[in-house]
Amino acid sequence: MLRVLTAAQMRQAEEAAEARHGMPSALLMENAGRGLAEVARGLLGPGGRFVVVCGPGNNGGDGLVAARFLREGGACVSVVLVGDAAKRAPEARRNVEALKGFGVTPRTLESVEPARRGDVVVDALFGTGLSRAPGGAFADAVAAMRGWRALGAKVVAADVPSGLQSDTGAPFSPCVEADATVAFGFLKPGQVLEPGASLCGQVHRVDIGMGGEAAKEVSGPGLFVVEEADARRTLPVRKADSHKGTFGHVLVVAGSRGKTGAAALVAKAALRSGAGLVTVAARADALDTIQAHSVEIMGIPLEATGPLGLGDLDALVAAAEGKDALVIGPGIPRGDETGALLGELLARVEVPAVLDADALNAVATDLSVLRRAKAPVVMTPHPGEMARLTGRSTKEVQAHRLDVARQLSSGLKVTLVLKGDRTLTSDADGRVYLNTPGNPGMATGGSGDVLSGICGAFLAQSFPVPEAIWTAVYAHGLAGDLAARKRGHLGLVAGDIVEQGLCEVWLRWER
Ligand SMILES: NC(=O)C1=CN([C@@H]2O[C@H](COP(=O)(O)OP(=O)(O)OC[C@H]3O[C@@H](n4cnc5c(N)ncnc54)[C@H](O)[C@@H]3O)[C@@H](O)[C@H]2O)[C@@H](O)CC1
Ligand SMILES: [K+]
Repeated sequence: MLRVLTAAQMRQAEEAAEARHGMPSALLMENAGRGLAEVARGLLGPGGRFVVVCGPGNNGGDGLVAARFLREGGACVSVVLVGDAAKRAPEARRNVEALKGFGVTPRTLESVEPARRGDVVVDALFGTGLSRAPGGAFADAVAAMRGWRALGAKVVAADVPSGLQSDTGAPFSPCVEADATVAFGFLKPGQVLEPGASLCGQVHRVDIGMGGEAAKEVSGPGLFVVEEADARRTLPVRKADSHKGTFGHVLVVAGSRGKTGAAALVAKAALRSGAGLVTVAARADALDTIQAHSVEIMGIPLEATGPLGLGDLDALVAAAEGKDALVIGPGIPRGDETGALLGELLARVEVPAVLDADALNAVATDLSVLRRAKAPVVMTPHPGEMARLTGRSTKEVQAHRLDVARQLSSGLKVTLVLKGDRTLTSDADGRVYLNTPGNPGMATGGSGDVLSGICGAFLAQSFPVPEAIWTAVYAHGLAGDLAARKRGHLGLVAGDIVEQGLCEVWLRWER
């Protein structure tokens, strides 16, 4: 699990590094600059040179240290200093002097020859301390770096591309676009949240001597990037004396006439994710078709007709008896009473539940019904459903994914999965787990149903929340990536994620 720290948390970690390990900031800067120089060296083309653009703060200081190491290695290095010398941070000022000792005299932007193909530009203008859009000479420097990249030079950013807000991933205008970004000590939200992640290019994290313990000293809600090893660890080894009862029984409330495939995908994904038994409860006129998709699916007919409403409550409570997890929503017939029905159901049965698709739309009008839930609730909205849940526009949701996910999950005390590129899983305490696998081929009908089926299977197998859910999200993304290798992004359909992708994931992870 990779820890992601905000600018304020980085400052706390820096203080902890000094207090606990006796690591002064000058030494951290030295390590940062050295790591930066190493990545920059890897990008240099034949006959190329380095142009290091340094701003007034400590980010500029890192650039100056990098320039010194590059010069010491014998490279041709030009250093550009931007901003008023009187406002330069003390450590940066000290490094200007140190650099002169290595025979490099800083220049102005105007006097430096443009970088081009083969050259490497080190962007050390602003890092986590950027507080507003770069203007004046700073905007000119950003524009120059963008221009040099257009001429073929590679750009490596110190900590964050200058102009990018490191806490959110939103860029100011203008903003540097980098081929690579060197993250000092810990990742920053702006390096992992879009559009910042794309502006960073390839992110290299380098240790700068803060110590892994430093992150434990920081306050505020955590953000983590899930790695494959983390997800794999959630799956326990299956004991030889297991039987189908060991792995739980999932009740899927999904599907209706014309939407039988949604229910079948949920059920099949749950079956292919280790659930011992899977039963679908659906209107009688849809159930046969749902079960016809797979012989392993059991069925309970909901005898009434029309949208799901309070009249279905007793039947659903009875259906939930003896079950270990519920998955509710994909393709259900939704009406005015569906939200109230779900509220009553969750208040009556002590079974963890995944709410997806139309179950989310049903509760969106009155989210308070979720507060009565007796067992953990998981919600898996896509950005459009999240917009309905929060009363914001989809565009707003996408611009503030981290904040909206965190606010809703901690407000309702649920685990919330905000789907999309880099799906976020936010737990009831506002800790957020970011997922990296997945591909645009997965933007296909039924892909979300597959995810809710995996979540249901993991809950039924008693994997703890939120691990069960961020692991399900990881497995779903990886299954999509593996299936896309066989089908291509255009050819991929939701059934491939289940039938091809998931099985390959489990084979990779089985111990
Ligand atoms: N926190 C840490 O533990 C470490 C931080 N280091 C570096 O320090 C950076 C943070 O340093 P700073 O806090 O000095 O911040 P920056 O170097 O990012 O920039 C802050 C300076 O720029 C000014 N400024 C901000 N926005 C501006 C704008 N739009 N136009 C003009 N001036 C503007 C500020 O007034 C301040 O003087 C990190 O990104 C990293 O590169 C590293 O040296 C290693 C250790
Ligand atoms: K930078």
